[in-house]
Amino acid sequence: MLKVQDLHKHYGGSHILRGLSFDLKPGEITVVMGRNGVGKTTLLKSLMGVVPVTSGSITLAGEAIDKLKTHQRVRAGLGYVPQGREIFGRLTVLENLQMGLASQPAGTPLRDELFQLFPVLAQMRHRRGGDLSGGQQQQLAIARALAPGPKVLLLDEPTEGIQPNVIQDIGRVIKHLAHDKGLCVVLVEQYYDFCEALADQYLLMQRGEIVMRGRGADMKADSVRERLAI
Ligand SMILES: Nc1ncnc2c1ncn2[C@@H]1O[C@H](COP(=O)(O)OP(=O)(O)OP(=O)(O)O)[C@@H](O)[C@H]1O
Repeated sequence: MLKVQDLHKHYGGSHILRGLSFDLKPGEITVVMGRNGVGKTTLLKSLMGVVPVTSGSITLAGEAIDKLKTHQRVRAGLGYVPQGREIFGRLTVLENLQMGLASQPAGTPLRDELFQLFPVLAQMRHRRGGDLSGGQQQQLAIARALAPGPKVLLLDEPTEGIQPNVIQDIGRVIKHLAHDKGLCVVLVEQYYDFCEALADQYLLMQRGEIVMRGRGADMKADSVRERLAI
């Protein structure tokens, strides 16, 4: 579904992504782990076209997308939940969700499914984004990314700064989206237990490279937690 080959990214003279390659399947959750600064956020921004890459190819369902602009990648089927959520604090919940449809033809309606996934957003639909709790804002950011009906969902640290009960709700939704709805989910995370609970597949990064990969069920046997601490 999402295939990346030999992806390189520099920021000025710093070589941040060093030849990443992977091929992700629909219906699977792939967690991308690694310590601060290894390039996880840069990887997601590169996939979305938020930053230009140096070289490498990115294909989505067989179509090259690396020359497309970000909004065109959204139209092609990528959904992105950025680190820190980046919701619009002065807009209402409903207006934030409608922003998620900006790449779609005018008049495209919001699907009820978004409110079924996150009932709290239905209750709060007329509240300003800035008045929501961190967990509610995270749910809003995920729902906004889902609004155009993506095939691939990229999530950057969705548990950051969120209380445990909301983390569980978000975990359930992510599993449902992948395992019942067939989305290809890429989850960048620092919270190991959340990764282990959700991963069908894992990628472990160090200094811009994937140094280990395997099935989620093998994360314990592969000592991934210990490797993250090194
Ligand atoms: N716009 C930028 N200009 C220059 N260097 C950058 C820029 N953005 C990130 N970097 C550097 O690239 C490296 C990778 O950063 P990145 O944010 O991708 O890491 P990360 O693994 O997501 O870390 P974190 O878990 O802290 O978010 C870091 O050394 C960072 O300082």
